[in-house]
Amino acid sequence: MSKIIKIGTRDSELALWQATTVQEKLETLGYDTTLVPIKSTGDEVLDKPLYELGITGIFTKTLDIALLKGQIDIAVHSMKDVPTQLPKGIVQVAVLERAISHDILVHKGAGFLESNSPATIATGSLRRKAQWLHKYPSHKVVDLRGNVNTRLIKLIENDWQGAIFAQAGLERIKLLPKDAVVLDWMVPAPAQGAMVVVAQKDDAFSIKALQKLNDPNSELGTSIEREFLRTLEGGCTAPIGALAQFEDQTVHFEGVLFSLDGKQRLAIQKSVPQKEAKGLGEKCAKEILSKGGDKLMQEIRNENSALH
Ligand SMILES: NCc1[nH]cc(CCC(=O)O)c1CC(=O)O
Repeated sequence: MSKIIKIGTRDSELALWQATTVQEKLETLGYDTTLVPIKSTGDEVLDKPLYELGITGIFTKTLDIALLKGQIDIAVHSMKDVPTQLPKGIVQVAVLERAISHDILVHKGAGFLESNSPATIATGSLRRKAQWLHKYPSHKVVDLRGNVNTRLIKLIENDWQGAIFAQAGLERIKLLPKDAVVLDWMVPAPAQGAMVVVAQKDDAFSIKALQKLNDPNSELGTSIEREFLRTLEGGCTAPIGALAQFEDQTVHFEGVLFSLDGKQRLAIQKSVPQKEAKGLGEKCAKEILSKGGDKLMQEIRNENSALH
């Protein structure tokens, strides 16, 4: 095929792995491609917690701009890093078959989980922090930023008992320690473990190529989770988890909203036939909002803006 599809990606090891996976799939289909690694603001600013930067989409913004300028034809993202509202002119084309969505604890000995001794856990995620403190109120949670590799090194260098990662990310770059503890009680980020490919809305050639990479179940599950997030958050970052899982023709959905300190927890669980799944995320979010989520989101907005 005549056109070469320029695949934009962040330049972390994980992002490059993900982009290469998309590249291989496109090449197998007979398309010519080239990788264009781009440094993103999210990777450069390492000294501030993400939520303090006050913008969503910090990891995706640089690639969005390159896409809109035509420097790249498509962009590959970890779907959980993509804001629920895509920029004008950019469309989601393919959600690849999703990997495991759980979070995982990397540690230096997991005995502290059973004992009552004090412990310090590192994570930059409000969602992980709130859920950890909810379960282990006597622990301390410290901020940890940077790409997966940087975070692993910081864990080794610091006097922390453990740090929390997405299992999928560590597996992809083959850095998952054998003794890591799967946190199956922690509700993952909406779309965690999923890769999404976006293109310009008028680029029929790239869109046609990418459509063949889409996995319908992964697309449906992540869309329910992101709809839950979109309905709750209204543009602010909050400790929100969501997971849609498929069993036969049924979708099991679980969504949670925590206070920043992890003390308050609002949760919802619903199972519906897959063909009735449309609107499930929004419906569950609205139930959370009416059960006190409205007030909790307002408190989170106030606390977040006090930090800026
Ligand atoms: N926020 C960074 C990020 N974005 C996607 C992944 C992992 C892969 C995935 O969830 O798809 C990670 C690392 C992590 O959370 O440990």
